[in-house]
Amino acid sequence: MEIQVSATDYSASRDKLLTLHKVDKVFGRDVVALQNMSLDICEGDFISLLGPSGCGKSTALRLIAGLMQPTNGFIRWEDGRQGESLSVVFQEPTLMPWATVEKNVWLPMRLKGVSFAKVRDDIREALELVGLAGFEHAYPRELSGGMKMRVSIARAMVTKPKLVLMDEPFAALDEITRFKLNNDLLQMKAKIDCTVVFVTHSVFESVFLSDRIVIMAARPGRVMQELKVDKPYPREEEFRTSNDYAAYCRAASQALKEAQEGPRQ
Ligand SMILES: Nc1ncnc2c1ncn2[C@@H]1O[C@H](COP(=O)(O)OP(=O)(O)OP(=O)(O)O)[C@@H](O)[C@H]1O
Repeated sequence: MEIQVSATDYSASRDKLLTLHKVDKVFGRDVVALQNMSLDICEGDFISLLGPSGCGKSTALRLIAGLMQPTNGFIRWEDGRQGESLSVVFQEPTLMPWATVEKNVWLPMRLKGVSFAKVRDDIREALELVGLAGFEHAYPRELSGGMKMRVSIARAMVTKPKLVLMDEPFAALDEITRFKLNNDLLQMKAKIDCTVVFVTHSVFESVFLSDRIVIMAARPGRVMQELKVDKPYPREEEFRTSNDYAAYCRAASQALKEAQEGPRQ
């Protein structure tokens, strides 16, 4: 198996969704969170942003979400409709404790003025998709950490967004729950046919989930390399225990190490 690691990205074969062009983000006078970040995000991509703490992963995500603007460079949506079909999932599920599961999932529709009755079926479908059928009337306090995250993902997916941005959504979960959610996330992505940009510290998670791993380094935050995980979906448990998976994990770890320390002599 040939593993491709490159300084360029692998976007050529799909339609472009959006482009980051030479993006810098500077906080205050001298905190350079991102420097010269260019990336084409294409329809159907599962991109992981992988890198150490402080390399600007969350900043990149917030820029893509339109929550803040680049200091230099630009972000361009190909259809010109920035953020119209975009959802964000954060590390904390951020559920409303006073509302039931189904009312939590309703939130993005409710903010657009859509009545609960009108989207009840969509909400049921989203909850089914995340494996929470039957928990519609439960309250967040009655759920485990993994289930709360499932609600948060259902809330992100209920609008059937084109792009889902996920900022370390599984970092606080135990390993088994994390594996389960990784599997389920791939199924959900396939079902709603979206594009995902996923921030993680975990080499293992990035290899299992992504078809493109963007490796970043800190001080200043920048893209160092991109690794293509050339394994078709659906990916099942066998992939996790395969030699190919181990080889990809080694390649990603090595690329990450080089991003921090410079190339092997
Ligand atoms: N609002 C802000 N004001 C000032 N500095 C900020 C702000 N947001 C981020 N930074 C700084 O920008 C740099 C990149 O932060 P960012 O949170 O994007 O990194 P990260 O790779 O997501 O880190 P982590 O993995 O720890 O979440 C850090 O040095 C951080 O302290």
